[in-house]
Amino acid sequence: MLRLSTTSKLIRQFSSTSAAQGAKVAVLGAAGGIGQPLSLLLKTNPNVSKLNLYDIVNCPGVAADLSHINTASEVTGFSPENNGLDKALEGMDYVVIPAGVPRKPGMTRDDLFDTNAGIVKLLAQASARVCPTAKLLIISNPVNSLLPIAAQVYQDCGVFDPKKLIGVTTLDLLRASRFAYEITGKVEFVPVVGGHAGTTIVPLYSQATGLKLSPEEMAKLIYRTQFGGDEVVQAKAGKGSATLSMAYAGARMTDSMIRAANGEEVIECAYISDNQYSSQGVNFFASLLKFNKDGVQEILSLPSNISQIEKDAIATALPQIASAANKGIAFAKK
Ligand SMILES: NC(=O)C1=CN([C@@H]2O[C@H](COP(=O)(O)OP(=O)(O)OC[C@H]3O[C@@H](n4cnc5c(N)ncnc54)[C@H](O)[C@@H]3O)[C@@H](O)[C@H]2O)C=CC1
Ligand SMILES: O=C([O-])CC(=O)C(=O)O
Repeated sequence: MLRLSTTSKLIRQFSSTSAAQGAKVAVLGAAGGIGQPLSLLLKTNPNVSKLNLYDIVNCPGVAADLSHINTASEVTGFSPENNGLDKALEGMDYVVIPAGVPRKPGMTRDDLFDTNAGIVKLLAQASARVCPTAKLLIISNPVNSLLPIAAQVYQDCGVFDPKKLIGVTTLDLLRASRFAYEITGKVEFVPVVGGHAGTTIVPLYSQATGLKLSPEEMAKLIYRTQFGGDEVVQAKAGKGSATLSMAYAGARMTDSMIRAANGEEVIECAYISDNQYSSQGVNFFASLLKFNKDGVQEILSLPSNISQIEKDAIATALPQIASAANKGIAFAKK
């Protein structure tokens, strides 16, 4: 039998999640390896009031399962039948997209383009039509190309607001912060800029205090961060890529944007439409960003003390980002 103190604690916990004024979040691809744990984490977020889950398979089951968790948010599952996608998007404040196929060993993220570009284009078209002012968070790969696809779709629909569309690169930041912690024992925020694929990922370890490494050790650490995704793909040996750490990263980024909308000062890194390098033909870039109720409030300048190795890594990343983004835009215009 539950003791009274435990019972009242549980009641307090439930009633403190007064989700009535909270954020309404749709997850598209919610039955997948990322979608399920991401939806679970969002279900436990007291700032979320409504969770609409959409997938082409198995979604009603995932939603029914999560709906028994006694937090205040309402969970509903949607399938493609009966216009389910539009219904899932109606009235949403945030649309998080982990829909699409993951990598197998030997593949690059760009190898996913042919399948995932069409999926994300379709989902972005629906979001632009049904909830054009919602913030859109793209997790599906290749992020470097798929966020530009969404941006082009929104432009074509006349509803593009660069403050509201982001490619989720939070997992790079988590990896960089964790790898630094493994060396220094200090929990720190290590920013990661550039893009989200191999050498477009530029961790700024110069910003971690107490990390004293030789140039060779630093090069190894940067390489590990850039290819951290491959580490997981190889360990999963054909059964997909990062799902649990990505769910955590996606839930953190969504929560950060919700908290910023609720008035907190929040800084995160994300891949957005950004013209700071447009003279070099680059119109998308992941930077340190300040968020507010409208989404991205400000793109923060690179820290003045970044190292030469980091400057060189950014220079290497820029043409690769331009090429990936242009590929996405060309696809979206077709
Ligand atoms: N941004 C990042 O840092 C990361 C991105 N990813 C990417 O996330 C994506 C998803 O990965 P997983 O969840 O592991 O894959 P998964 O295959 O386990 O799940 C994908 C889900 O998307 C659904 N789906 C497919 N087409 C759909 C459509 N038209 N509408 C709605 N749902 C649809 C599938 O039914 C499936 O449930 C991959 O592209 C992967 O590369 C993965 C890890 C990190
Ligand atoms: O590596 C992959 O394909 C999945 C991913 O984006 C990551 O884990 O960073």
